Amino acid sequence: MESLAVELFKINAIKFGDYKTKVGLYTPVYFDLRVIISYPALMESLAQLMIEKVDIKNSKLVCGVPYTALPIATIISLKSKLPMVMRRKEAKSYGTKKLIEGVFSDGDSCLIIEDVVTSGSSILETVKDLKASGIVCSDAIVLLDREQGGEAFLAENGIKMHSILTITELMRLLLERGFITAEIKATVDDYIASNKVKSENVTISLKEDPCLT
Ligand SMILES: O=C(O)c1cc(=O)[nH]c(=O)n1[C@@H]1O[C@H](COP(=O)(O)O)[C@@H](O)[C@H]1O
Repeated sequence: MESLAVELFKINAIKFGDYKTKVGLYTPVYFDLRVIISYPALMESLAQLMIEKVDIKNSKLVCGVPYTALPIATIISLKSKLPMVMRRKEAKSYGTKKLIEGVFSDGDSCLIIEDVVTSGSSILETVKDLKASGIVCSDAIVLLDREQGGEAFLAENGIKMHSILTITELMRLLLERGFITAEIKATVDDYIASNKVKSENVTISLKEDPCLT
C-alpha cells in the first residue's frame, strides 16, 4: 500500500489547494486519477490489488464507473476473465438506444469498479442503470475512500464498498515518507472530520424506486 501511495503522489494524482467536489463541497485535497492511463504498470498493479481485495469470482460481470475507472475495469476484466459491461452516461438517441453495452443476462451479478468515492452518488448512478437492465449489484471496489459518508450511503442502498486505501491511511503514509508536512496532514484530517456528506443531501437513491431495490 505504501508504494501505491508513493506512486500516486509521484504521478501528481494528489493535489493540494482549493478544489470543488462533485457534490459541491470545497476540499483542500483532490485526487485526480485521470492521469493513471499514462502509467500502465501502475494501472496494472492497482487492478491486481483490486482483484485481490474482493471475492471476484462471486461476480459474473465487471463494470467501471465512467470515465476514469473504465480502463481499470478493462484490466480487471482481462486478468480475471470476467466479461465487462459499460454504462453510457447518456443513452444514444439513435441505433439501439442502450444504456448498458455488452452481453449480459437478467440476474447476472456485477462488481462495480471506481477510483474515488466521496458521497457514493457516482457509483449509485451506475448501479441504478445496471439494475434497470436486470443486472444485480451488491459490491463495489474503489481505490480511495475519502471517508466523507460514501460507504454508509452505499450500504443504505445495498452496496458493500471495499476500498484499497482510505484518505486517512494515504495521508499517514505520505507523512511517514516525508512527502507531506504534518501541517498538511492536520488540515486534511480536520477537513475530513468536519465535512461529511449526509445521505439525505444526496439526490440519487435506489430507495426512491421500489422496482430497483
Ligand atoms: O468530486 C469528487 O468528490 C472527487 C473528489 C476527488 O478527490 N477525486 C475525484 O475524482 N472526485 C470525483 O468525484 C467522483 C466521486 O464522488 P461521489 O460521486 O460523490 O462519490 C469521482 O468519480 C470523481 O469524478
